[in-house]
Amino acid sequence: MLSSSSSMSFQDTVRALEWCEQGLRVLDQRRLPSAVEYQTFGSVRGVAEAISSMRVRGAPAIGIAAAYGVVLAARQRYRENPDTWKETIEADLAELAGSRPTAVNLFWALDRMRSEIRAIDGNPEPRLLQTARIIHDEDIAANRKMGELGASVLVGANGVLTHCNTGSLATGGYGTALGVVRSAYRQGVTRIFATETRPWLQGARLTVWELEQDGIPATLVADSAAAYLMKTGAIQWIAVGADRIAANGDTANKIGTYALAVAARHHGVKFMVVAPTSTIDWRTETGASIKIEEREQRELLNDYFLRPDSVITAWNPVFDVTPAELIDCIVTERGVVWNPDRQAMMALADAR
Ligand SMILES: CSC[C@@H](O)[C@@H](O)C(=O)COP(=O)(O)O
Repeated sequence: MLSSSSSMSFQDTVRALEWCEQGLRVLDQRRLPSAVEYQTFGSVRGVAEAISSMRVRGAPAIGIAAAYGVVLAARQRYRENPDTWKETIEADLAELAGSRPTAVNLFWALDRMRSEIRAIDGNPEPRLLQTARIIHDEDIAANRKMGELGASVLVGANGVLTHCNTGSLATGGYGTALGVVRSAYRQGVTRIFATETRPWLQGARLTVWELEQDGIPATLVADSAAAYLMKTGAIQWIAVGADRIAANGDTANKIGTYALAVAARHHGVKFMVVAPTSTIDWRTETGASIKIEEREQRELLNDYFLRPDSVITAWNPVFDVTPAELIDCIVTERGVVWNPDRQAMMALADAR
């Protein structure tokens, strides 16, 4: 366990990413909850690998890690040749961009770092590090704001279900949907349910671990128990995060989100998406054009079926798209969009 865990409070949730002189310290999420182990990555290749192997995961955290990865790339490229670093670093940006396809925060962060690169004269490290730190800090501030806004929407509810892990581990700190759950708990939403989130078990390993660190009681359910949970009347809201929100409000998030939204509509349970505006992809008109990542069959298949002569395969899409019409509201740091569609979403673009 984290040595600081007993003193952690709402104000001081676990940090999945920390910058240090040697590079980026990453809490290895593959090992949680049985081991709390940080690794330091001193190269852009290491950071890209940390993202693709899911040591670091969650859309905002992926974007933040990539921004720090750009700092490491610039350190190396500038050292190699101060005259050509702006050209050679493009290969590193491409490597980071190739680490995971669905979370748009990755591409958003790389674009932001690239525009900074264009304006730099001399040693790039101080200025790029400052920008990466700003991206990190802005994400935490956005989470706090969304926590407040989302919790005010949940006033009067007593039960909420969340999916995947959208907490401090998945962000700069505090969390998106889990940030709302954290804030809502303080104002009386005391029945908190988390799905296991198969096959990677972000809920069963990470979300309930984070809640335990905060001393927030929660109940874990199998993904397949969610519709029945809704039927019992135990929850009034579902709160989830997002990996990419299209301009019309269609939302890509962890596989299973779509099924939850369909079941929620059937049972009269309200459905909330919580995400910073860095997760909105204004260039993507609808969810139909969002690239959905598929991961290894081995995440699903029992070892027995991994034999070369087996006729059994597995299909493992790790995200799905929930159509905007199944979403009651999208909570961002710029405000809450009710009944999202293209026009309603534009209010966020205008609020820039
Ligand atoms: C604040 S995190 C929002 C999403 O990134 C989260 O719900 C999710 O789907 C994470 O997927 P993962 O595959 O674990 O990176």
